[in-house]
Amino acid sequence: MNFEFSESFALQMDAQDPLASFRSRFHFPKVDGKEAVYFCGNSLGLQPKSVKDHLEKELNNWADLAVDGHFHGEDAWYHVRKKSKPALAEIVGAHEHEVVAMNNLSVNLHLLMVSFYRPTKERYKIIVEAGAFPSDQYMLETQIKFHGLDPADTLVELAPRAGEHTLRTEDILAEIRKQGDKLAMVNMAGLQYYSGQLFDIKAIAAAAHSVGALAGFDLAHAAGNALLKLHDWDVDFATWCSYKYLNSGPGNISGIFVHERYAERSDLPRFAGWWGHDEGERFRMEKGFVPMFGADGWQLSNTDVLGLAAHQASLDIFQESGIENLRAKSEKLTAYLEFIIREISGESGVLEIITPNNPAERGCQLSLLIHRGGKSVFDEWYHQGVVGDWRNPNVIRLAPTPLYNSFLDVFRFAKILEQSLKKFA
Ligand SMILES: Cc1ncc(COP(=O)(O)O)c(C=O)c1O
Ligand SMILES: Nc1ccccc1C(=O)C[C@H](N)C(=O)O
Repeated sequence: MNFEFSESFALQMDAQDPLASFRSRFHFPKVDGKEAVYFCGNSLGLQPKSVKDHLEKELNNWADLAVDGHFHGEDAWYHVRKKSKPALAEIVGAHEHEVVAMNNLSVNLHLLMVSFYRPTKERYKIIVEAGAFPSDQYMLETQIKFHGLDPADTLVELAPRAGEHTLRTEDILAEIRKQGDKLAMVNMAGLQYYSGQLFDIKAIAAAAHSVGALAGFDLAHAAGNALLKLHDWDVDFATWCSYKYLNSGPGNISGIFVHERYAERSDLPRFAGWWGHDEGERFRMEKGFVPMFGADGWQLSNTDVLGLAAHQASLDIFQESGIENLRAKSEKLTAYLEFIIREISGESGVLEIITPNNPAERGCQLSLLIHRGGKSVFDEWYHQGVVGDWRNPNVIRLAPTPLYNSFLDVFRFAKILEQSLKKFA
């Protein structure tokens, strides 16, 4: 694609964008009184204006029906989990019975590890990318200790080759083959939060299976961002959060995927609760846990109805816009941001894009390694209205999000970048 660094070009791209009207469905924050260039959907997605109505409806149900709301009418809270399934299944590429919204991400990682990490004396190693998000590192460390094992001996952390910033698929697959019979599971990000690298989930799952290991993924940065085909790729399990690209609000509900081959595996160990127990039998008040079919059998607690209501507002928008259309726009929008950065920062040496330039190996996020100026570069941009984020030790992440960002946003950022480079170059 031939891009141009001009306002008229950006406006023309927006005019041709079939998804452009979705922008008006979101609330945009202000920074120092200026409308922000919001490139932080990878941390917290913007609020859909429709969230208020969805919440109000449930607040009214609560006010008018109180406890009867659990079983009243079509929207009975007892069955509320079913509503989000069609959209979630589309977003992660799964059957509806393979997904369910529940808990939060780190909690779900632990629960899924209980079922799927079953180390033996011979087969106990876990492959993870080096520098995984801290919560994932703590999860792995404590799961390993829970089994009486030593993290130093159990975790195999894959780092990029010297002088490189991202992992090569061939190196990941080679390590899987090398660990072979010792490997219990690959448990890594689908899309790495720091580098923005999208891993080849299909190839990694296939390689893990070929040595008799399982493959689980943290899709916090992939869900609603990359095109996923979890069922077809034969992934064993996955979990994600909904407050980033899925725009469901701070700290809101997570989701899980469990491949259908485990749908009836009542023999798998799990930490159970009544919401995972057979729905028709739940109120018998009897002993003996019988898991529901599929991912539902991993639920513990009754569903957070208000959280799901906010989640649903955004899931409805995803169904309307279509994840494939979003991805098509996303590739162009991120490529435009990349073009702009290269065009303007050029040889200045202030920053370096470390996210792969191949669209198949990234989502919408670009991670910029800051070589000069450190965090003051980020602060400067912020005061000019750019909301990205700074991640220690020295990366600025920018995520133009196809649902609500425009090519004009990228152009506005370009002008700010141009000015700031005069200071830092
Ligand atoms: C990759 C990754 N893992 C885990 C988390 C933590 O999620 P939660 O606080 O929902 O458990 C986040 C973000 O917050 C994340 O980006
Ligand atoms: N939930 C949060 C609460 C406070 C501050 C950040 C977060 C994030 O989600 C960070 C995100 N996981 C990240 O990739 O940096």
